[in-house]
Amino acid sequence: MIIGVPKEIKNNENRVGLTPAGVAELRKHGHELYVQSTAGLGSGFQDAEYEEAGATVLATIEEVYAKAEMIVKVKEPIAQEYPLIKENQLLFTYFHFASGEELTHAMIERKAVCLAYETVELPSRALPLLIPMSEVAGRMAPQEGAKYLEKPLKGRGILLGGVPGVKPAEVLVLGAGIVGTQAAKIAAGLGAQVTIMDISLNRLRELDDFMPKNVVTQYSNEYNIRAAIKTADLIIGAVLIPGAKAPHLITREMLKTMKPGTVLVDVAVDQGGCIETCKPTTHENPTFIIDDIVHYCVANMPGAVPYTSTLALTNATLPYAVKLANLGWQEACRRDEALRLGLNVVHGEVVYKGVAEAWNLPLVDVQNVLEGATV
Ligand SMILES: NC(=O)C1=CN([C@@H]2O[C@H](COP(=O)(O)OP(=O)(O)OC[C@H]3O[C@@H](n4cnc5c(N)ncnc54)[C@H](O)[C@@H]3O)[C@@H](O)[C@H]2O)C=CC1
Ligand SMILES: CC(=O)C(=O)O
Ligand SMILES: [Mg+2]
Repeated sequence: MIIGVPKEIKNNENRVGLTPAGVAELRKHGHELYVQSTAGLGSGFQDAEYEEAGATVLATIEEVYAKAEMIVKVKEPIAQEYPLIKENQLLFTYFHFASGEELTHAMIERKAVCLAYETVELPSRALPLLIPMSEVAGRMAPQEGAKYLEKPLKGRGILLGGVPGVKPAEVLVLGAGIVGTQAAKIAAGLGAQVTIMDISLNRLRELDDFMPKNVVTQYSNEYNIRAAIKTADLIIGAVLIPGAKAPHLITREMLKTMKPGTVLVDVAVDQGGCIETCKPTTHENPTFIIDDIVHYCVANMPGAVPYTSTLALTNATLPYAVKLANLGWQEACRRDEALRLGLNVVHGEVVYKGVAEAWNLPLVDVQNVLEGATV
């Protein structure tokens, strides 16, 4: 298969879809690789390393899209990439369609095959291609929160860990999955008093067994959330309903009950956010303020630590990329149910329920596109 790796063009996105090691692995399986010049630079990989691994380096993004049967990247295509996408081209990347109406329509119109990292799902319900970036974003969330709690950055001016004789900050984590667990662990390590909420009692039981004493678990419901946000200094949004829009657990009206200078880090922003007032921001301009509450809603948090994130992401994606390249997307998706669940939009049809529901579009059974597929 002919595989292309374009340079990411989202704001401050320094990750890349394949490392030189990934290129070498795909070459070993007989595939042809085209990498856009400087695509790996932000993650520490020079063009020459890709060439040594067996890729051809191309000067422009147009050439990469024009050559490739499969594009392997990190973030969703940006508007300027839409016209480059060809009918039947396989795009293997994050999409987060449920928070991108324009993107959804653009991919329908391009008749591409969109296999979304974030909805590839194992029978255990784990999301193997989201986990590594959720680990990164979860660990970053208290770090970013601590920063924006500083007074010059418009926060309350409280140190997460306190000092001897002064109480630590209170951190509330909504969602106890990958992001939430990592966030709670790091916030606790910094000395904060942490409450973590989820609707899964089993998950809360597990956390209760291994979290340090300064992390308490609480069932997630509106009553408990309303009480907890009144005293929290930092709130981290980490809920997910796979492939669907996130539920709004904190509404605009609830902001008024919080302390001025409270910081909200809504990691779930890429699925629309679990805080009603959250709108996607960029690393260049990460925060905005509503009702004296600092909102941090960067949709590609791991992009800021590409030396860690690119390796973590490609460790997980590469085996799937190899499978897709060796078998073609149709056969790979027929054989591997986890990959099949990654199919979101195929040849102009929406095949993922959460996306169809988000934008009120007809849902086509994924089996139909697999049976009907001739390429
Ligand atoms: N902004 C960014 O750069 C990044 C964002 N993310 C996003 O972070 C979000 C969380 O991802 P993961 O932790 O991997 O998901 P996960 O599936 O591991 O965890 C989500 C948790 O939310 C819980 N949940 C669902 N409804 C809830 C409710 N009403 N109250 C409390 N908990 C509830 C679920 O039970 C589950 O434990 C996703 O939207 C993901 O896309 C992930 C990585 C980077
Ligand atoms: C998961 C995701 O959206 C990211 O890593 O940017
Ligand atoms: Mg995201």
